[in-house]
Amino acid sequence: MMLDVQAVDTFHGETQALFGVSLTVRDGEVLALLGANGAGKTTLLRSILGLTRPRHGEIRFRGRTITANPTHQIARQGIGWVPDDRRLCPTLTVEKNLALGIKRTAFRPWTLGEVTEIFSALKYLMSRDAETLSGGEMQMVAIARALLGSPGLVLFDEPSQGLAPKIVNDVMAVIRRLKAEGIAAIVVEQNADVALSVADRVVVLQRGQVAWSGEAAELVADAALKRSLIGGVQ
Ligand SMILES: Nc1ncnc2c1ncn2[C@@H]1O[C@H](COP(=O)(O)OP(=O)(O)OP(=O)(O)O)[C@@H](O)[C@H]1O
Repeated sequence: MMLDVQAVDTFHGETQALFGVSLTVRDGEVLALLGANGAGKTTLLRSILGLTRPRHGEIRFRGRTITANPTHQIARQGIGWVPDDRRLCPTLTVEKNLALGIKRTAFRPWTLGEVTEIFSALKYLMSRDAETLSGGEMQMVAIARALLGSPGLVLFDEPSQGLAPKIVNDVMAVIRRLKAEGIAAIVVEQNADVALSVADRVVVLQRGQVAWSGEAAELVADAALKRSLIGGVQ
């Protein structure tokens, strides 16, 4: 098992955002995490990363409890993050931003050459300051940076947000490629169809609780179920 989240309660101050959330991600599996605005998707990713610590519950990564670990240690164990706001250092070049992401973990390391082979445009952007990039280019850098951290699991927060359809397809192709390499992913998406195009399994959050979990194919095949769970999302 790559990731095991058990009965997590997470609060923002006194406001509870997650109520007993449990989910698992198997090795090399893509899990779509769906739900309306405010359902708790980002809070769950932040809980896994140790950025917003759960008050109760347990999170295990490859069998080891990481619930109380500092974020840098969680990253070093092999959990990568592609945040919704990309979080690049705006006044540093693309090359420097990527260099900051390089880490060694127990998982397969990625070289800059391999990453630029996936995102060929990166080669021409290396000396640009990150703040001058388009949204799609920033997303490319954010994903490339996550790969250079040698992850076994990548948490994608709204990877399609603000991107042209062609770029969204490219990003989904990258997630499929990672999966083919045995890298697992959690994909948080407002656009359920985009997430369902790459996901093996789905967890739907509603008001901080798991409302449904199951195979992606089941949700794709059952339009009424899909509408009832995530109809209002798209
Ligand atoms: N920093 C914060 N302080 C207080 N409340 C917060 C904070 N961040 C999130 N919340 C609240 O926690 C709940 C879950 O928010 P979260 O951002 O996890 O939802 P989400 O499913 O990712 O939503 P969206 O799709 O809109 O990004 C919401 O009610 C939100 O208002």
